[in-house]
Amino acid sequence: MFNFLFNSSNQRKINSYAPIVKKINALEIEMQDLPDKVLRAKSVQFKSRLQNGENLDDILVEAFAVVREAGLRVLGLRVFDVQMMGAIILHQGKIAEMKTGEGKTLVATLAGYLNALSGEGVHVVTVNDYLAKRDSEWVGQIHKFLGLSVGLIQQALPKVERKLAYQCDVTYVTNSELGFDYLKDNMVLSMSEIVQNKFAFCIIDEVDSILIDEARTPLIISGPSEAPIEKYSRTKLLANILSKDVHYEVDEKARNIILTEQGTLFCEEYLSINNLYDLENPWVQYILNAIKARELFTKDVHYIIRDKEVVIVDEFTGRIMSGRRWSDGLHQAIEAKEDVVIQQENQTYASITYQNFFLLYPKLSGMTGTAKTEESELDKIYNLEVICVPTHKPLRRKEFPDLVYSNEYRKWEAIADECYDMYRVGRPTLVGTTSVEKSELLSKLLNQYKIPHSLLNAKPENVEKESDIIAQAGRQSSVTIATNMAGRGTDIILGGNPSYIAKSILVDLLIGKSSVKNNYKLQQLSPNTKISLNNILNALETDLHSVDFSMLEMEKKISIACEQVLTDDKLEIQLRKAYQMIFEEFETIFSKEREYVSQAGGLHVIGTERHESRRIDNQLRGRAGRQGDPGSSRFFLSVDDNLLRIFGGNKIADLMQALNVDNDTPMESTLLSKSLEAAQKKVEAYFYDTRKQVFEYDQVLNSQRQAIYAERRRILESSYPRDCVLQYAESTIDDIITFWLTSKENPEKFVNLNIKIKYLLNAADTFSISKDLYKDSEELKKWIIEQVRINYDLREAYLEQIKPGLIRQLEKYYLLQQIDNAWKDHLQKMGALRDSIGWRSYGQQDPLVEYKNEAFNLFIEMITHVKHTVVYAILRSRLMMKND
Ligand SMILES: Nc1ncnc2c1ncn2[C@@H]1O[C@H](COP(=O)(O)OP(=O)(O)OP(=O)(O)O)[C@@H](O)[C@H]1O
Repeated sequence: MFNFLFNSSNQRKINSYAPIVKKINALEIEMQDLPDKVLRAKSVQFKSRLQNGENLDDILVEAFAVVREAGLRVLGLRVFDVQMMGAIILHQGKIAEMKTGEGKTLVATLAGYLNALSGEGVHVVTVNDYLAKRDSEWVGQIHKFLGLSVGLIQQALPKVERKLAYQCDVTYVTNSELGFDYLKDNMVLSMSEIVQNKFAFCIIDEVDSILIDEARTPLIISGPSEAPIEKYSRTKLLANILSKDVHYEVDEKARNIILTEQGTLFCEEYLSINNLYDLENPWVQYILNAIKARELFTKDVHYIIRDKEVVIVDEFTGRIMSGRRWSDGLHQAIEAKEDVVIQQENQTYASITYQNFFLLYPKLSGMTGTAKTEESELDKIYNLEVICVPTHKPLRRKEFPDLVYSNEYRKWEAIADECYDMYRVGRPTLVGTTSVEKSELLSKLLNQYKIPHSLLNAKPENVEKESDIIAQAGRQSSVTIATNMAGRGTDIILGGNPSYIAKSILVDLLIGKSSVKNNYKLQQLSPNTKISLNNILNALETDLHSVDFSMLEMEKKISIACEQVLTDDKLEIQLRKAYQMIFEEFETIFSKEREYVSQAGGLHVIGTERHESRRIDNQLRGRAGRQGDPGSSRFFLSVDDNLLRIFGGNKIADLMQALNVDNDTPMESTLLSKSLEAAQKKVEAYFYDTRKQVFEYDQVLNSQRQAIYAERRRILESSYPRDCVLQYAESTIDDIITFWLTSKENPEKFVNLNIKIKYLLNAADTFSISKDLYKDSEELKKWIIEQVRINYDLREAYLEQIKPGLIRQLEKYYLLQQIDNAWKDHLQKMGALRDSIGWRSYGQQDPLVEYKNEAFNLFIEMITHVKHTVVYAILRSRLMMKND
């Protein structure tokens, strides 16, 4: 019933887009007749229409028709109607769920183009550098053709180029670069160092990976702190002698450790301390982390050791998270466990969760093949609606029911058997595993079966090579084992991907070190083609060496050569000839294979474990049956799988017993699949709660961060920071007088006020506040402020003599430095507060409310502290005094 309602409501929305698409289609012939120049000039016309009061919706139909025509001219791709719908959804600030291979990259160009016309800049966000580069070079050509500028941010891009890339109309960038640049921009000491412009519109590719999977770990910029490293080594030894279920319990569901009463006493005795929970000398966190590292974090599943360092592996996506560290000492605990150098604990200088970061965009949108299962989270946290777009061609994938084995051994054997069967009939197979360790296990097994196969490990430096493998994973009898399929970027075309291989050969020959003779990919081509190719390259030799192309420039030239955009560049024309020659020969080979493979049933996807989230399973499944291709998928499970063991309870084991399943026969039943799905839903709900909690706690910090960043920006932008210092001074004097007033009964305070103000003004010993002034606190305040101004004027005049403008620089520097230092300390306190909130018991009270209250107090304290320190630092600065 609900399903029906849900489907019909989605359908209604999709139907509502049909008339718009119809209008776009109606313009097609008109667009086709326009010369390139006129088509390009449309961008300028749209911009002026927008300036004259029309809005983006008014020009959507025409703009999309223009992009469709440009796409056809530049890339040879005609945007499908369903892609138009996807683009409308993006423009409306929603999420378009479009199945794998439906061409989401192209969809983004339409919404990107339209929104960029407003002149505010559009960010297209991808999960890795490789995809950002690929997309900017590939579909970015459409924008360029239409006269828009395209920027690309890559990890090592220097600041100057980075800034230029952000200033472009459309900027391709990864989520982490984008987030870190935001944090760094809020740590700079001058406006010229800021690289990002104001946020306007953002399109997130693989939006679920970024807004859900990655949202569990906040972005953190940190620097060294002085936390004691030896505590990690000591607690590691301690953890080794503690016994599970005696000294501590492991909550696998919550991935948490609970110390028992006996455990607490044991630890206190072992460490010779009185209170494990003492905030002044905290131990408990070190102990819990040491046990966690031992019990809940497994090498090659949750992390790998690379160059003697612990590197996180995202357990959802299998992606290696270089440079990211677990926070709160967990990373150090794992380093201690693995006997690698324990890196000094870092102090957080700046941090933000992805949730709060992306909410900074006034308009946010995203696309993915898998979002519907998480739609309520996307709606509640990000206010993003998910709309499923129908596929261009009907889906022909067969989804076979899961097979459940009584143990792991039988399961892997059955997987290898299935690979063998597919290999024999010539069907390509893709096997998804959940960890590097398991993919290696299967690889060994396939070696025993003598099945040739490719193994993809998730290392980021291999992304490009992996795309090579994935691009050919649809070839006859190919078997590919991959830890994760999200963010691989290249779709699996049955029989092989000729355009990908042709382009990659050009890259190898022109940028890589290979030659026509030794390039292994070229071995499949005829001698004649190789000779012709060699001739083309030889003829280009002088051109190639006469100009010193950077690698990026060369890559751009290759990208243009591999598409259809008109060019009069001699080098690009020749490269295009080479490309077409390679492409055509591969196309001939691949098209035969394609026919064979399609007849045999297409790509077969094997899942080796149900993931904790249905979404990740769907990502894998979705690789088969792209764009109406035949294909199938099957999951092989065992009762020992984590999901079944932890969340399936005894239900599944009982079911298997009841059905009298012996060791060798797998069980295949809908009842079982339902139990599994229920188990997955439980896990999804659990992780959602965790993310929600991270978000709720970060929201408290978020409003404080916003306030601090806004204040920082105000100072940075100010050409006259003196006003700000004087505001702080007034507020400080207010505080001093209020304090003095409340303690006025005490005669001693009379003297104190004089001393305090004398100290503040760095005045001579003879300084004295006249007695009359004490009678009226308002007058008193006015008088002191006046003294501050006079004092300040004198300093300013003195400094102006030494170096004009120096005072303004000093003011800015003092202000920013004090804010930054205070914010760093504040972050540390907030972290400790969060931890301690978790340990304390609040009876009926909501810990979050308690956290909010205490966080507020801490913030006020911090602000007051900043004002005071700035005022004292400036008024008492040696640099600013004549007498020193
Ligand atoms: N309108 C179109 N006409 C023909 N081919 C298209 C069209 N749009 C996209 N394609 C092709 O479809 C393939 C897949 O495109 P793309 O990688 O953008 O898909 P995707 O939806 O992002 O898939 P994934 O979920 O794997 O990321 C590409 O090879 C692209 O050339």
